[in-house]
Formats: sequence, C-alpha cells, structure tokens
Amino acid sequence: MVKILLKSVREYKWMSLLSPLLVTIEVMLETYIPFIMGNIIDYGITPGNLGYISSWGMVLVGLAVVSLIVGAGASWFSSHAAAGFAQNLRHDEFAQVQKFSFANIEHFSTASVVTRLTTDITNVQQAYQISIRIAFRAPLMFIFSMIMSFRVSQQMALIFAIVVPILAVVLYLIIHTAYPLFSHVFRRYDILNRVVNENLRGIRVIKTFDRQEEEINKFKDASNGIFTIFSKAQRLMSLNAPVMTFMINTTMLIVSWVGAQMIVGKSLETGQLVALFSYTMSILFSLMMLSNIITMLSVSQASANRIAAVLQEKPSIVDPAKPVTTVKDGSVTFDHVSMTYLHAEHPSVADVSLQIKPGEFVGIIGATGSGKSTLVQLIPRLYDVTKGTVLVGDVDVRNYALRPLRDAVAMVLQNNTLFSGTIYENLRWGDPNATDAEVEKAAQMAQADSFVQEMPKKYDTYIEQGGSNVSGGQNQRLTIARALLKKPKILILDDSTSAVDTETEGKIMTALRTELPDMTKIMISQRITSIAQADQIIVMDDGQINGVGTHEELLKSNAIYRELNNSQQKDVQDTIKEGGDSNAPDAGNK
Ligand SMILES: Nc1ncnc2c1ncn2[C@@H]1O[C@H](COP(=O)(O)OP(=O)(O)OP(=O)(O)O)[C@@H](O)[C@H]1O
Repeated sequence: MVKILLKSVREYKWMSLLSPLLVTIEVMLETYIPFIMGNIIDYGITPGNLGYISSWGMVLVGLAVVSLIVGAGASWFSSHAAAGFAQNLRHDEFAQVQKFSFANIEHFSTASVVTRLTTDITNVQQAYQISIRIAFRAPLMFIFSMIMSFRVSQQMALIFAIVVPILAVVLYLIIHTAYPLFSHVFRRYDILNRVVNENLRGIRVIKTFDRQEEEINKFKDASNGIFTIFSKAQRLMSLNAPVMTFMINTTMLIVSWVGAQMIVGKSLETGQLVALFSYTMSILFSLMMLSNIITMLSVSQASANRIAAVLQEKPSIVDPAKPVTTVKDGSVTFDHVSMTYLHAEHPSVADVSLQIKPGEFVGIIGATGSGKSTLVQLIPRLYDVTKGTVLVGDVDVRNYALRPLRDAVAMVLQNNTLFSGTIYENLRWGDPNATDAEVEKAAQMAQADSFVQEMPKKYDTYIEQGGSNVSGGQNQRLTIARALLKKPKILILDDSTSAVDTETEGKIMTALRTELPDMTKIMISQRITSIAQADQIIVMDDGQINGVGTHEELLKSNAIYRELNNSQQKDVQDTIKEGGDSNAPDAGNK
C-alpha cells in the first residue's frame, strides 16, 4: 500500500531525503549542547575560569545557531515535500477516478470518493510530513540523549532504564484504546459528505418541500457522530499530557535527589547534573512525541488504505489491446444481450436480440424500470453486457477504443447537465473546434436557437452551474444541440425531451430526420406521440422485448402498447374535456 502511494512523491523525492538528513544533524547538535553547558558550569563557572567560559560559550552559541538553521531547513523541506506529495497524490487519484466506469463509481459511492480526495489526502500529507521529520527526530533524540546521559553518568542513567519502560507501557495503553476510535471517524466523514452532497444537489427540491429543518437535523446527526467519536478519542489522548507531566516531575525529583547525594559524595559535578536534567526532558519528551507519532500514523493508515484502494481499483471499462478506432456506420445489433448490475439479483436486461439499421429512427417505450435506459447505455459501453454481444457498425463495442466509440454514439439523458460557462462554451463540449455557425446550426435543429436569440447576450449568455438559469425544456434542447455537435453516427435520446412540449419535440425529430438522415436516432419516451413516427418501436417489459413494430403494427399486435396508447389518448381526451392543455411542459420560453 505504501509503495503505491509513494509513487506520487516524484519530484519531491530529494526534499524528502534532505529533511531526515538535516534532522539528524539538528538532533546531534541539540544533544551536544547540554553536555557543553555542563562543562562550562564545572570547568568555567565553578573554578572561575573566564577564558574557558568565553571560548566554550562561543562554541555553544555557534552550535545553537547552526542547529536553528538546520532545524528550520528540515522543517521547510518536510512541509514542502509533504504538500507536493499530497498535490501529486490528489491529481493521481482524481485522474484515476476519471478513468472509472459507472460500475467503478457505484462501487465506492460518490461521497466516499470525495472524502478520499479531501480529508484522507490531508491526513496522509500530515503523516508524510511527520514521517520525514518528527518520526526521525523523536527516536534519534531519544537514542542520542540516552547515549549522552550514559556518558555523563552511568549510575544516573540507570534511572531512565526504570522510568522509560513504565512510561512506554502507559502511553501504549492510551494509544491502543484511542486508535480504534480514530479509525471509525472516516466512515463518519463519508456519511457527512453524503449528506452535504445530496443536500446541494437537491437544494431546489428541498426548498420546494420546505425541508430545510429536516436537512439541518440530518447534518447535525452526521456532524455530531464525528464530534462524539473525536472527543472520545481526544479525551483519551489528552491523558498523555498529565501522565507526561507526572512522569517528568517524578523523574526530575529522583534525578535531583540522587544527583544531590552524588554531588555531596563527589561522584557527580553540578554541571553534569544540569546536563542530566536537560537529557531527562529530552528523553521523556521524545517518548511522548513517539506515542503521538504512532497514533497519527496509525490513524492515517486508514486514510492511506482508502486512497490506495482507489488507486488500485481497475477501471472496469478500458480500451482493448488492439482497439478498432473507426466506427463504420450507425447500425446497432443486440445479440442475446443480458445485463445485471453489480450487487443486483436479477438482470435488468435479459436475453435481448435486436437489429437497428443505420439512419433508422427507433422508439423505445415501456413501464418505468423495464430496462430501457439500461439497454441503451450498453451501446456507448457505459456498462458492459453480462452476456451476449452489442455490435455497433458490425463490431463488438468491447473491441473499440472508447474515444471513437463515444464520439460516434452521443447520448442525451433526461437530466443531462449543463456546466457553468457561456452557451457557446457549453455546446462546444460536443466539438471544441465548431465554428459559431456550426454551433448555431446544431441549436436550430434542437429548436434551441429561437430562445437563445431572445436572450440579451444570445450565445454568450452565461449558464450557471447545473444550468440553473434555464428552464428544464431549454436545458434539454441545449443538451441535444451539444450532442448533435459531435456529429454522431448514433444519437440516443433517453427521455430527453420529456420537458419539451410535443409540438417542439415534433420539430426536433423532423429536423433530425430530414437534415441528418444517416444518423441513427434512438429515442426513449413515455409518450406514444413522441415515437409514433419511428421506423420501429420497441416495447420493453421487465427487461425483455415484448414487441417490435411500427405504431400501426403494434396497435394491432401488442397488448402493452395498445394499453399505453389507449390510456394516453384517454388522458388527452380528459384534459381537453376539462379545458386544459396536454402539452404542459415548457410550452413557453423563459
Ligand atoms: N445503477 C444501477 N444499479 C443497480 N440497479 C439499477 C441501476 N440502474 C437501474 N437499475 C435497475 O435496473 C432496472 C431497469 O432500470 P432502467 O433505468 O433501465 O429502467 P427504465 O426502463 O429506463 O426506467 P425509467 O423509465 O424509470 O427510466 C430497474 O429495476 C432499476 O432499479
């Protein structure tokens, strides 16, 4: 796992190596300073030797300055290397997520991917910075201080041999209890992110239903969950400080008591005792630092695992070894195709066989959940079939490189998203090199040009995030125009004219049929009127094809289609009787 993450260190490798090197120098200098101080007391101050004091005093100042500079360098290199490493890791993880298929994303959940890209990366960044600085500093400080205190007085150093193991056991017990709590926190972050994500996406629905209060409570629950675990873990960790203070004071007392007796017995000098006080502090503090480091590193191990899982996830839909790069035409064949979603028990599409000729207009109709969207998503390979084969231009879709396949198959979803930017910019997602005239032509076919022309800035009108400043029907027409700019061989409209009135929808289909006769048009719709003109209509029922034919043929031969037609005719009649208008959605332009 560590190996996978460390691949992202890249250009920050040398900084990462410099930091521990400088730390080693810093610690050596720092532990030498009390030794010189002790000597100055014993050989300079006590006998009144001013020459000794001034010459070693200069050395002392020199060492302190060098140690300061080296320490600052180590700190700078470690923080810079850690920030750079985190940046690379974030880019690598984000790039990996872009390669994911829908199935991959469903595996992790969007909220969890967000936590892995934010909180988890921050944790790993901190852990990395600690690893290349403090994780070196603490044990080195401990070892050098132990060596130096043995050098000063072996007898006194034995005190540490008793105190250190006791402290180590206490600190271990604290960490051991706190760690499992920390590792739970991340799962709580996923929940928090899910609540925020859902809230922001559905903010309009929330406002419409006046559900702010409930949403605040949902957020509070998620946030309280994090608070409870964190404060429990922190309460345990806060025991560290009093335990340390107690141990330091006790050790100091023992050192003072034994030291005083040794001074009286002439086996220890005053300066040596002062040096030993300093080493006591260093040894105990480095132990505390070590315990903190171990906790932080173990906590961030959970984060590191979660990031590594994303980096190691194999994108389930990738280019084949020798991909076909051109799509011959817009023909589509389903050959005994079945598709079962991950974790689903039953197939959403079962044993479907179907032939669509290039340029045909195909309508798909059926009850909700009958598998219409699943079926068409197999054409641009948004999901792979579980059984059978889907062929586009007589080639199995799995044999194409993804880019040319998805360029040839444009898909417009019911809730397709527009992005923040001008209308020109949004439509050019379909073709970045399209001229203004080409953009406008596509918009005309999608019946979007008329309302865009009425906007003050026309095609330079700024679309807000998620297309929030255009109506649902306008949004749909713009996304159809965007898809048309790809000049696809196959255009799939997945209920993507649902918010467009029937008259405008009719105009769109007429434009597509007359101006793009070679482009295969596959249209999913709940409205019979939308697909009645199709060359063939497919009636889906429970994942299977229940009937295929033209409008007239199906009216005669297919019970489901007849039933749908009758109920929709009745609705129209009822509405007319009530004096309403059947073409409710988006009848006017905003
Ligand atoms: N991502 C998914 N994971 C698991 N099951 C799914 C997923 N998407 C759809 N399904 C299930 O597959 C079945 C077919 O769904 P699909 O969206 O293809 O139906 P549909 O006919 O297009 O419905 P609608 O008209 O409501 O859009 C449904 O039972 C649905 O619950």
